[in-house]
Amino acid sequence: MALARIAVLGAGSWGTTYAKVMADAGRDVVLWARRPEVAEAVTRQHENPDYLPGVRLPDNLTSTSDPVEALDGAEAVVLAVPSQSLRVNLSRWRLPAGATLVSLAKGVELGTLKRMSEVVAEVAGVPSNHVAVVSGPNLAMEIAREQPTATVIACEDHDRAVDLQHASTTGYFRPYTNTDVIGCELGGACKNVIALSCGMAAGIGFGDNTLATLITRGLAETARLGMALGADPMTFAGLAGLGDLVATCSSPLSRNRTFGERLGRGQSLAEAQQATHGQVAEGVKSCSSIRALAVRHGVDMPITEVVHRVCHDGLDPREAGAELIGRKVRPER
Ligand SMILES: NC(=O)c1ccc[n+]([C@@H]2O[C@H](COP(=O)([O-])OP(=O)(O)OC[C@H]3O[C@@H](n4cnc5c(N)ncnc54)[C@H](O)[C@@H]3O)[C@@H](O)[C@H]2O)c1
Ligand SMILES: O=P(O)(O)OC[C@H](O)CO
Repeated sequence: MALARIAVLGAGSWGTTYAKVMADAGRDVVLWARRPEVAEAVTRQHENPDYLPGVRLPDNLTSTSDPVEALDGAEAVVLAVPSQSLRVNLSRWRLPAGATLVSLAKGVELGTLKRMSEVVAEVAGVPSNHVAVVSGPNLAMEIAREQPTATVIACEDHDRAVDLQHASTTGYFRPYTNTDVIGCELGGACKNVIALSCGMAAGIGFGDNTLATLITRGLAETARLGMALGADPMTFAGLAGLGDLVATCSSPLSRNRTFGERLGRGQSLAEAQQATHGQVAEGVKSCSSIRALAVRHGVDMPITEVVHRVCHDGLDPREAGAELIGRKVRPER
């Protein structure tokens, strides 16, 4: 089915950017913003000054603060609010029957330990093959500036993924399809935690060997968890695994990496939170849910473990580093 009318719910950096991508792909897109002044700026000035200052948004992208208006007639609904707020938001929205529901969020729910697509299917009361996820090396500002980028659209229903792929393909954005929803989602959630650790290392003053060590061993523990949950191990060598991990762990544009850097330089959690001006660093909460998921499945995730303890148990980042390097030596695999 050619998707003509799309609703994007959540007008932060990624929601606004993905709405622009789909509008540039020729679709009519309505973006729901919590605040009326943001909706007004997107529709009238074709800009979201809070999240994407200086980026001209296309004319076929309009915005409203009324979710009913945004959802009216939508054939696909893109969910772009932070992970831990997705359930409560979903319970307020009346989603159109039969629409493909697309999660952009990269996290694991605290308490239930569910992936975002599981939360969507549960709250919306739809089968899992109606839910797709988008995950890959997708730093919003680079895509908003139309820098060449690839991503993965994962859905158990290949045809739905292909429809979304066509509705999201532009001269600067190239989506691939995948049916491994579990692997793509875990790649996206876990890389935020590993990016926090890379930021901490950079904040302490460590260099590229440390960064590469954390990225590579971070990928190893992500793949271990993924395989325990039924993911295809090859997904972790792709865009939603290695691709996203490298981009997020290396880029100063990453909120997670930047947050970790602040902790590494000695800021407290509260100071780092205050400095991020309300923007979401998903790994700060997901490090706890991912750690709990690993414990539930008997998977060893040492980097995630120390990131959780730095963020929530007062462990000093230098101590965390010393603990990791001092672990009992063992074979690589
Ligand atoms: N920014 C990126 O580069 C990027 C790229 C890929 C994926 N993601 C993921 O997309 C999701 C959204 O991230 P973002 O970058 O757009 O975040 P953001 O911080 O830029 O914006 C979040 C949006 O959600 C709204 N919001 C915040 N709390 C809310 C709540 N309780 N209820 C309703 N709305 C709320 C905010 O007003 C804002 O419009 C996250 O899971 C993130 O990991 C982000
Ligand atoms: O800014 P971050 O750390 O949330 O990362 C953004 C994207 O997920 C990168 O793919």
